[in-house]
Amino acid sequence: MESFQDGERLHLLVVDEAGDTTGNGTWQETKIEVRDLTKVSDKGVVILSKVNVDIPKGVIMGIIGPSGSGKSTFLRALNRLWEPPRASVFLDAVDICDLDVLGVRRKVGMLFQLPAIFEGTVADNIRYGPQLRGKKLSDNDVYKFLALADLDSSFFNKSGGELSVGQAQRVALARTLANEPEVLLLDEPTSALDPISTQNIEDVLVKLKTDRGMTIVFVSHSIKQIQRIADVVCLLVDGEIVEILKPEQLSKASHPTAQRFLELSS
Ligand SMILES: Nc1ncnc2c1ncn2[C@@H]1O[C@H](COP(=O)(O)OP(=O)(O)OP(=O)(O)O)[C@@H](O)[C@H]1O
Repeated sequence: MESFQDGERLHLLVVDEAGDTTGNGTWQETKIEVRDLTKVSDKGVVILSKVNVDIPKGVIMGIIGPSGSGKSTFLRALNRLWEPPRASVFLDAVDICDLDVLGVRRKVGMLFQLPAIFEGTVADNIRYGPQLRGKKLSDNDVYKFLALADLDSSFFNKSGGELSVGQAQRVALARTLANEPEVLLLDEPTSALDPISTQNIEDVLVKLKTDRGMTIVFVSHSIKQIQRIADVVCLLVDGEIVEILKPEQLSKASHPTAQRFLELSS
């Protein structure tokens, strides 16, 4: 277990003794570095306070913490949905503020709690992102992205209105994957879904990590979900990362608010 002081610089926190905990290569390579990320509201309320973390390439990182602790704000900083201060978020060692914003959002895709399906067919939705970049996906490409999100070919011509929320979430995932992101951010992606749809999404995420080495950061209120799929967990309390742990170490979290939160959530 690791505990941190304010502003302490963190490095590859959870590489185990063997240096390889994922079974999918080591965690030696950092995909996203967050350095002293701070946000203060117009009214002077601290929303994020000197958040420091390295997100290793090819892992699933779960973000957990009480309501209002800054989880969504943190996630949104990673693809500039909230514009972070300069030199606080680095993608492959480059300050994301120095990158083209649309390029950042393509490389760092994001999925929300409730999927918004655009008008038109599922295929239109999947073609949308590449089309913006002047790339026309063939039908076969569309089927490929459907399959990645565990959707069969019957979905190709469906409209948003014909989808359950769970199916719509997988279409939203397929649409994000069509942009060929390197990182996937998910803000409570299964909180509106039934257990089977939840498991479908979880299976897809694990497969994306295992088969494609994707880096995945997701916010969840479910400790059980974190334990099922995350390789590493960040615990946020009052805008600060108070613990970074392996999921199996969650019960050992030492911060008092973290302990209370975990007791009540389990
Ligand atoms: N643009 C903003 N201006 C002012 N306050 C904000 C802004 N965005 C978020 N906040 C506040 O910052 C705090 C953190 O919000 P955030 O949505 O990141 O928390 P969260 O941990 O994701 O919460 P939840 O689990 O309820 O979704 C909250 O108190 C919220 O009201």
